[in-house]
Amino acid sequence: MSNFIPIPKEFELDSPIQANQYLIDGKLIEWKGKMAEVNSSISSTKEYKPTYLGSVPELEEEQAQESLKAALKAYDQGKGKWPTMRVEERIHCMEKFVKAMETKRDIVVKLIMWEIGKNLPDAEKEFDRTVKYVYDTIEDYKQMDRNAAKFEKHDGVYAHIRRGPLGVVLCLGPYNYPLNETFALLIPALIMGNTAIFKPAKFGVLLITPLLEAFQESFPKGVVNIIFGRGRVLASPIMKTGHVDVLALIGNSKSANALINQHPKSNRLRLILGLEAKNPAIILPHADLDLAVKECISGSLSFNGQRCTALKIIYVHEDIKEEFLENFTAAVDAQKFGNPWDDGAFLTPLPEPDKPAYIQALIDDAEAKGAKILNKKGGQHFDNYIWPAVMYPVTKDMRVYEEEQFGPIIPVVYFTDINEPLDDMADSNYGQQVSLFGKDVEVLSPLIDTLVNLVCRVNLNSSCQRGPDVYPFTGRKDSAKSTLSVHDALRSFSIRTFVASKDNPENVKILEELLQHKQSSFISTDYIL
Ligand SMILES: O=C[C@H](O)COP(=O)(O)O
Repeated sequence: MSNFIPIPKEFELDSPIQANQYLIDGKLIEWKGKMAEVNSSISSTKEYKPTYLGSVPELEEEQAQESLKAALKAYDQGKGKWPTMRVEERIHCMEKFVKAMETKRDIVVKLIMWEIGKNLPDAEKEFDRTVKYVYDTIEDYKQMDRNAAKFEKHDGVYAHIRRGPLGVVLCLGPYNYPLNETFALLIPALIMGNTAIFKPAKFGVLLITPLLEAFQESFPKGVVNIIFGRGRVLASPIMKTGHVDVLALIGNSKSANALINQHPKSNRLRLILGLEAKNPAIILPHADLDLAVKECISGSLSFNGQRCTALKIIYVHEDIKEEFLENFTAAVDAQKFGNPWDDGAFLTPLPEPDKPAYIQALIDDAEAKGAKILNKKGGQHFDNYIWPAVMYPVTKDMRVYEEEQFGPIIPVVYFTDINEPLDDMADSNYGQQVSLFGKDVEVLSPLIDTLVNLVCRVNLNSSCQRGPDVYPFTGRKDSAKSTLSVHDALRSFSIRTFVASKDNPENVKILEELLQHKQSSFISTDYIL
């Protein structure tokens, strides 16, 4: 069974991209060693065959150590040019970078589609959202500067608060948002005066290569270093040196923990982590079911469920389960499968070659333990597509109840007492978000009071999502460490330090003069800066 449609001309790639450069210490270096092939799970021919997109360097430990050396030199224990650079000069670098980045929209969007199978509207959204993220970061940073003007004293002591960098950041992003989530780490890290080593994810790696020059031309040497290759070969030796100050990673906790444990002084590490989640939807008897179906479709199946914020389990009240399931399964089967550029394609090929087999294993396990696939097309395979399967009734002994599936399988559980989903959430290792569907405020109000203590965002009659990026993005338990949003990330990647001075006329005069000076970090007496 195949739905092959020839690739439209405008989405064809001219020829495989041989991206043999990497960026260390301000130099774009030609790699003469082994290259890693980048393949797309999308076939260019009727007979299914992954498409060869190009190659990137498969660097070795030596290059990893050089990248660290460059980042350490540029930071120079806080004495370097970048961490001591004046605020407006750093803004200038970031503006230069984002302007250069904008010129690469076409190729980056095309590569997002080819490399990870994200559909055209979402690939464009990822690029545009990232550009906006950079501009908003610059704006927030300027706002910090504007806020830093007046001063007050507490109990006879003046304090000039500063917000400064933490050191060297190792930045590792995920495949599902290879541009946006990586930049949501890298950009705030850089603007706050840190230096960074960035290694792109295994899928969504080629799309970083058109941006290398923009990084090289916009930032002083060594401030940002971009290396390609396997995590075990590159990230591990960097961590083992003990010279990384911040691990910024969006991905899974297994990789995060392995890296943290390799750091000889891991208690000194600042962790900025976005990890797994198993966000539930809870559908109450008085919910608007049409709305619940619509939001559960986008919540569980946008980008085929490969989002940390995806709805990964649905709890539906017994009284409405039949009506909900009938409408929901019909809506799942009505979605359109296709290649990312096909008009209206909502479900697209999965980038990980082994993902369909994993989803099938979850289906087999649930079926063996008594659940059924409710939708007619559920679980159908063709090439690297697998039609989303709605599994019901799912119980605690099934793998799909517990595991973060990160793909197109939707477990549904029914409940009679609201404490059933609440207890499950309390027992879960995760605590990112929940979608709550209902209309009766008398019921919703106490429930929300509990839910906000179990997760970090309650989405009322709406699917779960990270954005808009002005809102805090975080989680409890194993779901996250630290908070990201434009505003929060600037704080997560920095530390408040301050100059204190006892109240006497001479000190006040010096402090006032200091406020007039242009500084490398903000000076403010606003102690919550
Ligand atoms: O994979 C996790 C992402 O942060 C989800 O972001 P999103 O809700 O904007 O799709």
